[in-house]
Amino acid sequence: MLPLLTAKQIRDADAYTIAKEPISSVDLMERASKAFVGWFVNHFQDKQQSITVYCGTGNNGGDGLAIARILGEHGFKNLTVKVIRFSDKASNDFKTNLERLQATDVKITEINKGETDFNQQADIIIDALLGSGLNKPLAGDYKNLVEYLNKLDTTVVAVDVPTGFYTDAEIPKDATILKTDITITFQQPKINFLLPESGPYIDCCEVVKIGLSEEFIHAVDTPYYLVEREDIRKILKPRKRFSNKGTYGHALIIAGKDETMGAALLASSACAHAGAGLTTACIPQSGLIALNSSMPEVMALIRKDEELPAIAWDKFSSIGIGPGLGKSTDTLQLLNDIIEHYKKPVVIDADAVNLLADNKQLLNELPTGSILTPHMKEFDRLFGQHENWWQRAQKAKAKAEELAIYIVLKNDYTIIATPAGKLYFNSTGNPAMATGGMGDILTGIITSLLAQHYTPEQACLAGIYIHGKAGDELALPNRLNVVLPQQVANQLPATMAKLIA
Ligand SMILES: NC(=O)C1=CN([C@@H]2O[C@H](COP(=O)(O)OP(=O)(O)OC[C@H]3O[C@@H](n4cnc5c(N)ncnc54)[C@H](O)[C@@H]3O)[C@@H](O)[C@H]2O)[C@H](O)CC1
Ligand SMILES: [K+]
Repeated sequence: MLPLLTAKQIRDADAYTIAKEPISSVDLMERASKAFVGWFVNHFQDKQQSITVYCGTGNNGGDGLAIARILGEHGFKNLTVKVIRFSDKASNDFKTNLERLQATDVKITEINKGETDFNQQADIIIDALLGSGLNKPLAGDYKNLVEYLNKLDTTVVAVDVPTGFYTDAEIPKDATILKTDITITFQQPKINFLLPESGPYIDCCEVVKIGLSEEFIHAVDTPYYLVEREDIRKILKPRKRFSNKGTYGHALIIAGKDETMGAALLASSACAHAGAGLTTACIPQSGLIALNSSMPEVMALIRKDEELPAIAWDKFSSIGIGPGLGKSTDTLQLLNDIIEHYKKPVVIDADAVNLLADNKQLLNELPTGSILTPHMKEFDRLFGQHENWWQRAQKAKAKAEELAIYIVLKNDYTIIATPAGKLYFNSTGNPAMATGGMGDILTGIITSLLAQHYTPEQACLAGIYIHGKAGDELALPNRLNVVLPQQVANQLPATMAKLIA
């Protein structure tokens, strides 16, 4: 797990690295700037392109000055640095780097307080105006300049953080923030980069390591973590010799109605493909032929009209309920029955989440460790309207702790909120997976992993990672625009095998 740090914690990591390595702060700035340039020159190979580097007078600006000097050393000759003198203060490392740059032939100009004639001409803008030191919304001169730059059609590459962007707090609705094509950020992604609010300001984000102390980073007290491949590799267990279907549990998927049987088929298929020893689908009579013909591996338990089937609860090592289920009174009865009879964690998705939203008292009665998998709208129906994802993440954290459940808030970087107050961000998945039915696959996978005796936390972490990874393996190498849910289900055994290997 990569602990994700706030701007203040990154400053502390900086100070710790400087003291412990030891390295001077200007040398750390040099290392960061070289890391930036290392990525930049690989991506922008035409050295004739004109580049303007906008430098504030803090350490982000100091980076900008060092970057300009190093780009010059790499043979970029068409370089201009604009020093933005909107503040009277300047950091020591900024001053040192200004002296170093003045000793080169890179052209340096200044923009002073109150100036409005910015006259931007270059092919590429490097934004080193403000970085993680932002402590209030942009106003006055800064706001004017950023609004001006936002109107241009020029490629913008930000150093560390786009100017005006909040790394780890609620972003004010009307904030002025620089829109960047690429943000090359130092050491690790900033927390808000993983939330949809970053979408309009960061088209693409690249992380370059600058050698901050790993020891410090891993000892930091933070609720935010990025899930990495290695974490999942450690969770997944290979299938053993002499094992049989009983070893891998029996999952029950309660899903589908006449018009939405597909959801039940997809969830059941994913459950079987993710390795449950046995999968039973609790479906309406109308879906039986479809189930038998498309998924002969899956057994059926029929829900007849309003009549509920007698379920031998003990037989099942896990239950997933919700995909395509509808919200009729008999499905509410089913949910009530589960809560009454089944004491192990349950996976609750889609319409079953909506049933909980309509019957909130049931939230307090869910088996400990149960897993809710809402998308944004379902989440807001459950826990109230939220203005932004920062608020949603904080609410998920509070509710997961209060209710002793896992909340899987689905998104680009799906967030897993745990009863222990952690917020894990998943790092796999891609926009080709944004199609109906993809959530049903996820429910099937998590239910399957629970059936195989993974803990709810392991089932969430691994299930979400595998789901996204399978989609990545299908979409990314082939540059596919769309990946369909059934393809993801079919890919699961290969994805899991690669992770276990
Ligand atoms: N540890 C690292 O990751 C390293 C980071 N480096 C770079 O340093 C910046 C952060 O530098 P800092 O001097 O702390 O802040 P900024 O340059 O972002 O801002 C300067 C200064 O501006 C003032 N300010 C804040 N908000 C506003 C505002 N809205 N309007 C006007 N003025 C504002 C405030 O006083 C700030 O202190 C980081 O992003 C990296 O680029 C190192 O170079 C390498 C190690
Ligand atoms: K910046």
